[in-house]
Amino acid sequence: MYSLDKQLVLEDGSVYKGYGIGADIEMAGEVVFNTAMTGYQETLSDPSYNGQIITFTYPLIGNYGINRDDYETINPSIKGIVTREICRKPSNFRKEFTLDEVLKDLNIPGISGIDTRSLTKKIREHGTIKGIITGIEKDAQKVAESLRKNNLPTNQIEQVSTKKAFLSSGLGKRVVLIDLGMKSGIMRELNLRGCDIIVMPHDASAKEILRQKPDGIMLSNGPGDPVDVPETISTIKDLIGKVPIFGICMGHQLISLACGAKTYKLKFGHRGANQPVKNLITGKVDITAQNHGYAVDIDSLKDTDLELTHIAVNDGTCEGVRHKKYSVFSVQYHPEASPGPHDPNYLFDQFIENMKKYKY
Ligand SMILES: NC(=O)CC[C@H](N)C(=O)O
Repeated sequence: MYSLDKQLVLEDGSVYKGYGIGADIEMAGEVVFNTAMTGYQETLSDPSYNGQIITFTYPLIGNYGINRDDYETINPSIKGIVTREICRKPSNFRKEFTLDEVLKDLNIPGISGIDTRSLTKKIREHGTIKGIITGIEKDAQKVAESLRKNNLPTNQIEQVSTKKAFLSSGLGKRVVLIDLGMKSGIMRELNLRGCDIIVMPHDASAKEILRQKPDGIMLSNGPGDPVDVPETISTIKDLIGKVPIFGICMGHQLISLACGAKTYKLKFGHRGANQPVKNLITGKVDITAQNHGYAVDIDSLKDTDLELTHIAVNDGTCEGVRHKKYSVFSVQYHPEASPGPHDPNYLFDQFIENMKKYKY
């Protein structure tokens, strides 16, 4: 019924032929893979995937459709999806649209019928790689050549952060949430705990932030390389020691950089919903949701006021730090889950406790 009409071309010249889904347009991005078995709606709408083409390793995607409630942002900005098989007739009581309809609406292309196992092996061996979803009639080697020449954008946080501050009122602790491309799950967790939230843009100054008299500051997740936002790093330097701070993912990387640690790019990143993380303080292992391509260099922590609190069980990389003097802690994984297990959800309670406890 469907004919091969699209190809995924990688910068090394490999070609994967498949069937187009979603928008009939050409888009290039960094090709990454996510190993979660469910949660494709939350994943494709997570702003940390801005500019990336997501390969879903789970072989059937779209089988429960898309609903109005599970978006992490209503403006997803991924560059495409790659699947083994797409379900065109989903069946679920929450289903409102098909994945194909929504991708068309959002102007995001996709390709199905791909051997995602072989593609994932390639990414694991080669490391994250640039790719493009394009028409099958294009000369793949010329496409690969132009991919190699083009650099990916470095202003990704600017693309997804709010332009203006806004409020989500509550009767509890006042939190300034710095939006680096935040998932709505972070706001949901703060709302659930009654917080009075002021969401501020990534380039808000320390003075503007402190003028809100926050009880605490949260730094969200976000796309791209953390070293691309030096202005946010220097703002964080000015905020440390003034009020309790909690950072998630990009927030964690920026706190670490602000304290003098270093970050580096992982070969193929951690993206999935069952990544084990060991809490070095309690000895407990949490199963966590993750989506990151960069990590904090554990060796570089020795020259800082930060201590290592969590490590990834799979590869021993840094998954969390805390400040030795001030109420500042951060994790590389996603305690707000969506999608994923809720094991580390208690970290939001810890942040609330920190805000209650600390008087500066
Ligand atoms: N989810 C995130 O915040 C990811 C942070 C950063 N963009 C990385 O890939 O490591």
